[in-house]
Amino acid sequence: YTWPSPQYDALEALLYEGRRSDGSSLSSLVHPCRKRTGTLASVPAEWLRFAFHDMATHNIDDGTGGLDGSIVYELGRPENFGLGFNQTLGDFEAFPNKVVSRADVIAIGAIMSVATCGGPIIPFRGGRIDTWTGGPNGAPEPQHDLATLTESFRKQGFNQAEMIKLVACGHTMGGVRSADFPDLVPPNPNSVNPVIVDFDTTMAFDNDVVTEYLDGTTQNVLVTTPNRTMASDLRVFEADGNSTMRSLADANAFQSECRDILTRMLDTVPRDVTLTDEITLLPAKVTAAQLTFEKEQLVFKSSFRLIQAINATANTRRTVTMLWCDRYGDSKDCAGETSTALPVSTLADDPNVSPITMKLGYYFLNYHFVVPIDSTASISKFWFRVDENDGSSPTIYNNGETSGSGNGYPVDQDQVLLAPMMSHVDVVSNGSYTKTYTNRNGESFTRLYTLVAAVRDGVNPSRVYVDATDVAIRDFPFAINAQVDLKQNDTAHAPLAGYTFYTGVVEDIGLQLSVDLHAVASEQTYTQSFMQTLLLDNTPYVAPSGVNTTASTGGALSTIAPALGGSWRSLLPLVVGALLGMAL
Ligand code: HEM
Repeated sequence: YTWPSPQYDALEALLYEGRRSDGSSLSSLVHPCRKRTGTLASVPAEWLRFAFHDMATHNIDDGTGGLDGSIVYELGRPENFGLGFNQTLGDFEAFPNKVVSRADVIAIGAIMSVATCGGPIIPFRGGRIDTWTGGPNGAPEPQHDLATLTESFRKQGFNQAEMIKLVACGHTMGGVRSADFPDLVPPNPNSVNPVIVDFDTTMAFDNDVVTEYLDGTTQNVLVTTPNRTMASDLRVFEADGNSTMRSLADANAFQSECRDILTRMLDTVPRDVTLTDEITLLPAKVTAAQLTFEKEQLVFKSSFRLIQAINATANTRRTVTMLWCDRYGDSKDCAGETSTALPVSTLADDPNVSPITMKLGYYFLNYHFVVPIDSTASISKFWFRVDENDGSSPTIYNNGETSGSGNGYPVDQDQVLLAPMMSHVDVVSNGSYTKTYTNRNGESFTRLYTLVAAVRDGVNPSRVYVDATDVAIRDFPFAINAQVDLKQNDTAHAPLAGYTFYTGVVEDIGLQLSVDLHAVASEQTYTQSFMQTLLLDNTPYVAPSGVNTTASTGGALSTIAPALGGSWRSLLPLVVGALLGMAL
């Protein structure tokens, strides 16, 4: 892993921090092993079933289908029955973006579901590719006979023993609802909510579903129903004379067999999709690094994230320092001087941030930096020094190397820069803009993103434009891919610090717009890729700290600036709340 890697970075954050870059949390919808408000259904069970039904249309004979997000277009079918599916669709809606596919969100959701209820950690590989249409039928139904079920799983890529394991590992959570299968579970006429009969006596991801089946105490209606036609779990479980079920009677075997078979389930993708390597937890991670303008000032911002063992006390004396090199002038690439920002205080995440990270035994400590940048010197690369202040020598984090003079984290260009805090979004519902984007529920609202980009003097661009993408759209009727030109706008934003400002308006109806920003110059095109627009002028403002410079060749680095304090942590939830409030 070398920073930056937008896809790895975003997938890693969603899996291990459980949230998108503005703090909106996916994991908190499911963790800790939650029941849904209203129906009291198991959210993790709904999410796991959603993933299975998306995968179930895989056809091993021609390599089509699999975990590809097609489920969202297949919810009307008898095989994909039930409110749980629709509610799950709503849960996932806001999380896909240009580098995180809807199918990857479904896979991550399933992994969180299993882990938060006490199941194994299923390794996650990313890179699933979404389809934008429904596929053929394929999910098994309870009235199917054994031959049909066996053939259905064969087509998905699983033999008989694997079918038995997959069903047992799925049917350890959740149950059957009266609303969906009134013949199996009689409704309660006195309740608006469906009656749910769980597959086993616990909500947890454990092998009770197996042991209760084997000892004859099971409450699983797909086994016990007097209507033998609907007893699909009985047919499946006893297909090999119960031998596979007996092998799952050992609790540890159940966990490891389920990890393996669910890994295969989630990694079942169309033949032409290549998944990434496993997305592992980064022990030290740079996030939100950006050279930009805030309040008429060129600033460089970055956050640095370290893991902290839950069962150990965090070192309150630790200091983290950001260091960087100039891009131009006498000290170019730290030839003469290195700049430093003051060590910042520790801002800790809740250990519940993601069930995966919690199960691994960690939570996160974050260090946020904002420093002013003199545009004549600019910045070429940065890195971090972590000092425990306990007599041990500091650790340098230098993009893959922890000592010596590594490559640093690069600031790859300073020619064209998005300025989120100078940009803003208006939500309009007067219909005048909605000709372009009307969602399929007929709701006519549009978000107008007025984006501001700074272009460095000397670039003289023939064109400044964004490629705008949003895939987080209710019910996923289509993706928004728009190209919008930005025009020089000295009236709105006077030139400043060697930069001229360009503005343009992107229309969107989705929940997660990102842009690739380009400035086309005669020699080359400068690009800032995958710039997120989740906060814009709602970004909590933190005044830049002071800067100290030291001779690059040695000496203790003393510092002079005030720390940033806790303002980020206290502001972010408010901003996220405001954003979700306007998410219609
Ligand atoms: C023989 C194949 C299968 C059949 C016929 C089947 C059928 C069913 C039925 C009828 C329900 C009740 C749904 C409702 O009442 O809304 C259900 C629930 C569920 N199924 Fe399956 N299933 C099969 C395989 C699987 C597999 C392989 C998995 C995942 C690995 C899975 C995961 C689930 C989960 C988690 C639930 C509970 C959902 C909830 O409580 O909201 N199923 N299944």
